Amino acid sequence: MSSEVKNRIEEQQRVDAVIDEINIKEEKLSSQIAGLKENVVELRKNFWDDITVNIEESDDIIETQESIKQQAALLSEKERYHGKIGQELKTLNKLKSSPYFGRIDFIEDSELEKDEIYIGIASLMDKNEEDFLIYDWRAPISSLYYDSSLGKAQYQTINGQIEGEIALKRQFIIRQGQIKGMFDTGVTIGDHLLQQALGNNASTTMKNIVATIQKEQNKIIRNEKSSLLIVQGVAGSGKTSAALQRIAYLLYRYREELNAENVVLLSPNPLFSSYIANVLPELGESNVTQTTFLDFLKERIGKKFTIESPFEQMEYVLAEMKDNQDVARMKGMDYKSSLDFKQMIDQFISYLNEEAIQFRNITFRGDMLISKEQISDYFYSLDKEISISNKMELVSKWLLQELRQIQRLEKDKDWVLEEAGLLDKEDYVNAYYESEEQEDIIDEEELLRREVVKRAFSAMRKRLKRLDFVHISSTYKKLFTEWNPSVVPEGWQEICKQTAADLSRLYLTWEDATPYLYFKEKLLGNVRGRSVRQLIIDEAQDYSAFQFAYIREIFPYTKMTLLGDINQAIYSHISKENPLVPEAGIGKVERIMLTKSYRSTRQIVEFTKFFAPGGTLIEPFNRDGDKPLIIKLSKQEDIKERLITNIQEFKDKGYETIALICKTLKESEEIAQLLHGRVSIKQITEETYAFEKGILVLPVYLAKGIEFDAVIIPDASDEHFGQESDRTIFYTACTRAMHELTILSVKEPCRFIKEVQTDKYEVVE
Ligand SMILES: Nc1ncnc2c1ncn2[C@@H]1O[C@H](COP(=O)(O)OP(=O)(O)OP(=O)(O)O)[C@@H](O)[C@H]1O
Repeated sequence: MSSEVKNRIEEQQRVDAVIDEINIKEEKLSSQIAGLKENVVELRKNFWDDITVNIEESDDIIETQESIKQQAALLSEKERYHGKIGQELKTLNKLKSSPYFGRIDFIEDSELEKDEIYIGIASLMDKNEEDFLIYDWRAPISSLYYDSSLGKAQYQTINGQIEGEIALKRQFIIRQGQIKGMFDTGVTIGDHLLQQALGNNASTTMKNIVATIQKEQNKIIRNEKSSLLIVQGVAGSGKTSAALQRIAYLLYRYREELNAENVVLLSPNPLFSSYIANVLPELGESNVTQTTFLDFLKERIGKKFTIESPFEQMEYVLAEMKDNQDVARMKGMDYKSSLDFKQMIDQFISYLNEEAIQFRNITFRGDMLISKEQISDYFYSLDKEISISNKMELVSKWLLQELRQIQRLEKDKDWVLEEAGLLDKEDYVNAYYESEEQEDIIDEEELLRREVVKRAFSAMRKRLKRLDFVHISSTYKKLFTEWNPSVVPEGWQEICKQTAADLSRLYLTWEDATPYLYFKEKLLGNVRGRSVRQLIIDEAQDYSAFQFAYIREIFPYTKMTLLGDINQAIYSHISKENPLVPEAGIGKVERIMLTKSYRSTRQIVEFTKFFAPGGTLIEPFNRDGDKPLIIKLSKQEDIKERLITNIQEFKDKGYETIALICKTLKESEEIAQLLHGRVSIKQITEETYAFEKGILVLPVYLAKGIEFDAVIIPDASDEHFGQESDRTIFYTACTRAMHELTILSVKEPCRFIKEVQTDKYEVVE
């Protein structure tokens, strides 16, 4: 018997033994959980039986409350335990099918015997709870698997560095408890498994990469020191994958202090959120809060304003560039994305400390109670050294006090008695009991009057507490209508005119939304995201310097990871001062670059790198496919039939997700219309929250972060992608393809294709 066969038999025997252990554990836990379940049901059913309810004396009330609390605590403890066992059972179930994916034999320098370390998605102890049958991929020793080759190696623990030697490194593919593949490897993680993982068809949800994490990705995943980690990685280099593995790692590493609720992931759109939603549960972790920056802003700004989405802004920009009309808005976009504008707002706020804040009159039943002038006088009589937001709190306290006095006077008015007549019977009874309890004798009418006034003023009290007496939008508008800043950008007057008009109709453009919120929170104070301990921002290249500075201000104590690719900055007007660019002047940061692209075949990467700015740095992973195909058509009318043929060819090759990526939503609607009745096509819009396999048509900005088996660009003619600013859009579209890329062009193909060496693609005329 060859040693290879012998090894395989032995390894399968070990797999079988581990699965036996898992079965025993599973049985034990299942009987525990069944007992617990009964226990919880029983506890819930008899919740009140074990509590003696006595509310005669105040001491009794306290005792009753105490006993309810204890009972509730017992119940929630049991429920928590039940949940924990449920989670363990789920993990065991996953391990049963594929207990591990890697093995290293490590001989520590100070020891003679080798340790056989088997690595899987979670750890498993033997029945005596003494030895690890499986090590969690996040355990310190597991880093050897990702970082080191055979020979001398070391890993970090909290107690320092452990040195030794790796004598064996083995990879497994185990499915349904059977070893399907087994490879010994000298290098870090051999190409073999990765080739397999990358050669598959695209799926509608992202997969975890735990078995094949690459060394440079592992640096991102296990980075613990940096409070700001910035990852610039080329398209398909595994940024999103690494980000999700990193979250799983942090949740494990800091499991005592970090919960899923303390981690927030900002992603580009809801479709993307659903695309990646599976990864963490697959790794046995709960999903973290995922939101888009648009939703984040909407929640803080409130419903009063309509906020333009970044995609609407994008559509607008693309349309404008074509028609070249609205220069002012384009200039405004540039300026409002910059730190200069943030500085201008700060100066405006200093000016507001002296004068000009707009307040609202406080009226009640048509009468003026406190005028805006009175509020303004009070505000400006306060010490200038106190911050504006703190002064607002003082004004609120003062107003609430005034209101109390007004309330007292109001209660004797005639309308109060009339309204009292409308109170419910229950209110009367309550008033009666209350009057009995009062030491000073108050008659029932007095009590009813008090009740009516209290109710009538309650909404106003709430508004005053929320600082609603400040007219934020009209104060902000003054920045654009009355105030004279010392330094202004080119075209300022026109920018002012447009912004003031938008504010009047309660509309915030995407470029205005963050500055407005920044301003609002400077005046009213902001709710800092203290509970957020880790913030991960994917597609970070699409955030402007202003937006990022705002995020830094509201999360002052949060550790951040930014991942992006400056070559995919499709909102080109914000690429200056972009946080991903090293010169952007952010404080202490750690930067990691990923240059290897895993998504696309070598042929696609070699094609796209020609028009990626700084593309020489991009390295393809060694996976072969066909060269990209450029189809030159002589007239627009030919697009339809050509698309139908191409789609069919891709379907015949077995591809399941075929995406027609367009420049704009408008174009994608036209293509969907064109193919209607001939091809079953799904159109993806901003409102699409999950996608299915099939033939899809979508604008490039919605394809961000996602990948497809085959991509067709329906119109890459020079007329369509004719501006330098289209470069990143075109690059992003092409790099969504995993296996095949076909580009159609009517007449001349765009300038970017012309930059590519001609042997890197095939042409069909
Ligand atoms: N170590 C790895 N093992 C297996 N697959 C990997 C690995 N790294 C990346 N991939 C695969 O490569 C593809 C691209 O990864 P991912 O989407 O994370 O890249 P990205 O850098 O975020 O891309 P983009 O910026 O273009 O959206 C995915 O299919 C992912 O599963």
